[in-house]
Amino acid sequence: MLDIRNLRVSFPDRRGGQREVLHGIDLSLAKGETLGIVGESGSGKSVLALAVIGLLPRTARAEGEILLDGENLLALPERRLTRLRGAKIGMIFQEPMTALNPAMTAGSQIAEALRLHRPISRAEARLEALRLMDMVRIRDAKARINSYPHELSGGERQRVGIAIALALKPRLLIADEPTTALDVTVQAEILDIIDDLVAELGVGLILISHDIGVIARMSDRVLVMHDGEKMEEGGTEDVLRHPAHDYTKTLLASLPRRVRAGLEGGS
Ligand SMILES: Nc1ncnc2c1ncn2[C@@H]1O[C@H](COP(=O)(O)OP(=O)(O)OP(=O)(O)O)[C@@H](O)[C@H]1O
Repeated sequence: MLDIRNLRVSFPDRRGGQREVLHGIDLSLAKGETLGIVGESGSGKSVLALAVIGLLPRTARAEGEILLDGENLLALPERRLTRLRGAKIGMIFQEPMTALNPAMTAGSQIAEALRLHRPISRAEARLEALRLMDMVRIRDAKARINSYPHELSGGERQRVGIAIALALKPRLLIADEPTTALDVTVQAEILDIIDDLVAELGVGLILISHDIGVIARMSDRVLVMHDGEKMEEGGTEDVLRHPAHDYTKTLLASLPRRVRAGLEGGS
């Protein structure tokens, strides 16, 4: 479904040159599969996600190919990309408060996402928003639909973010550190929701995290990044049990011993 070939991204540097931050990444993702991308801060995880969804800053230069269902996103005109982005790719951001519009109720934001791509009536959009809010397990959705983001808890806001990402039944979902900003107890609930929805809807998921524990729990395959390069890629269990690269070993070693033992035991 998604095939990335030799993706290079660079930004202008202060001396008038270019600084390359992704040095030729290859990856592929099948329908319904979850690929975890792990790597330390600055390794290029977010730049990779933004390139796929077409939201790199204008100053960025991207080369290579990002093929979604055979269509190269890097070669598409802006308008076509905007349409495709909403229809085929959903994005879940790290900080739901900044991703949501503070001046609009949860329900209207979900409804707006729906109406942007499909000609449906206000009443239909509201009903569909309610259904999506139930799907992401927002308790008492009928009341919450009229709440503004600041009236919701962090976990509820992230659920609204997931509902928006799913509004258009995307083929591919990208979640960039979706639980980093949340309380640990809420983190597990949000991961469960994402996991269940991905299985139920058969969407492909790219899950970005600096937390190898989160990746281990959620991903079929894992890609380890360091300094804009792919260090290794493989089945999650294989990579965790037999890390090929020193950097992956360091990542694993940074986990508490008990967590590490659990991962290496394959649980
Ligand atoms: N708009 C930008 N302009 C210039 N350089 C940028 C820009 N965005 C990112 N970079 C650079 O690209 C590199 C990769 O950054 P990126 O945000 O992808 O890392 P990351 O792995 O997602 O880190 P984190 O886990 O901290 O979010 C970094 O060196 C960063 O400084």
